Amino acid sequence: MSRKIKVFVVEDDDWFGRLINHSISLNPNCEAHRFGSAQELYSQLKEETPDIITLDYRLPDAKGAEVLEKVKGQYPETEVIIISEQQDIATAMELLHNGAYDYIVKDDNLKDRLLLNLNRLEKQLSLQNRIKDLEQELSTKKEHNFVGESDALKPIKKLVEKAAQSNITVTISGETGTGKEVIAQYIHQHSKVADKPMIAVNMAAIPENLLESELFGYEKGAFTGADKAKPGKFEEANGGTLFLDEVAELPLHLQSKLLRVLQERKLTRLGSNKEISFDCRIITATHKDLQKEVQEKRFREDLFFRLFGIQINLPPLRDRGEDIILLSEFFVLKASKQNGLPAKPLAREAKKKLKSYQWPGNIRELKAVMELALVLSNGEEIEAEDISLQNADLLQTQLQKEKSMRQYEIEIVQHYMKKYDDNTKKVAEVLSIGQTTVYRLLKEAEEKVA
Ligand SMILES: Nc1ncnc2c1ncn2[C@@H]1O[C@H](COP(=O)(O)OP(=O)(O)OP(=O)(O)O)[C@@H](O)[C@H]1O
Repeated sequence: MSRKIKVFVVEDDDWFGRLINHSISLNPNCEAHRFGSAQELYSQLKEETPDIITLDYRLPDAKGAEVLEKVKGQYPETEVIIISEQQDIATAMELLHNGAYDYIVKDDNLKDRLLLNLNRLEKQLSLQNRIKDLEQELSTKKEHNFVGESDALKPIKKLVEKAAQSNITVTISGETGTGKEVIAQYIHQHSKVADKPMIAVNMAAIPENLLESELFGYEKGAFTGADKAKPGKFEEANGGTLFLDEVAELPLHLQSKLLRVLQERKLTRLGSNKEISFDCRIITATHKDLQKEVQEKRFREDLFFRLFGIQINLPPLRDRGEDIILLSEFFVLKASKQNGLPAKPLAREAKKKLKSYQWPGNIRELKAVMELALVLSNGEEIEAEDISLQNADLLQTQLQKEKSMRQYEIEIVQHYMKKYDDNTKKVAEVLSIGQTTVYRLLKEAEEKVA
């Protein structure tokens, strides 16, 4: 937590006031301000809201219970610790019931008990603040979902800004799942043509015999089944950005056609002689080493130079230091919103575990792991054991495809059914959903299998 925790000490007895102030000063992240009466407290509360108030139960001008009620009514986020001269279980219970954080008696344990409370509250406040910061971050990043502050990313960010400001061709390389498409989207969204479309085509995902017609379009009757004309991806991206993903997979005969089209800025649809001009920025990506592909004659050298432009080489996640944590928190927060689960911070051991793993599937793998971790975690924080890096089967399916929200819901319910021995009532309670929803999701899961 970057700013200090503000504690208002309301105590009319000078000796106890100094003792409490001193106890608070033992926690370097806290700062104490003394007030001798309820009135003094109220007038300061108009100026600023503290994180914590330690409140003497018997003040000269008010009873602790009244002050507590007033403070909690107006500043519900401020925690109030009652400090009383004597142990009175019934009063303590009532005060705790009315929102007091703790009830401490002025005895030999006062200092230790107070410090314990402060340490606990410090942790709680820092978690709350972290979640608020992340929420803020998420809302500002909604537009492009680009997360990363590491040193390894600094030169990349400069190149990305340059790319966004110009219209030059960009080639993005990096291991699978390092965020090549995310970078392409970022460049497009920050370019002058952001209001025009960005069309993505994955060369590895389209069967070779369909690739040419997908890219360049066709006229009616160009081949069997072409019962109406269709523009290709180049035309669809006109005015905007065309993202050619896995460009190294483009077969050699299409590489020469692509080169011609890029040189002339004109294309002809299959089954037509008419030239169509187009104007779009080209961004390509590959997880392969294009230079090596050229040396081994699998990629045309002239096309390689044509596409050269700005080269962005994304580092693997394992070389991105603190980004692993930033991204983890980002994915947890995102998944919590999507699944209606509470957002949770990462425990220290969980961070250690995340940072010591090699992440062969990079950010895509991290995203899947963190979504699962959120679902599996039961405590206030995501613990190391919630992060399953060994669960290859489950992870593998997560990596293969981005799942639908429905699928996640089903898996969450299935997980808890196993955990609570098929007790639907308990599962419904834990997930704060109706029992009928549990039954419906289980039925859907059965239908999927059948
Ligand atoms: N910087 C980032 N901030 C937030 N999310 C990211 C970031 N980079 C990648 N991701 C997420 O990680 C996943 C993989 O990213 P993306 O598809 O861009 O990777 P890729 O390098 O294009 O993968 P492939 O080589 O398999 O095509 C996506 O879910 C994406 O949203």
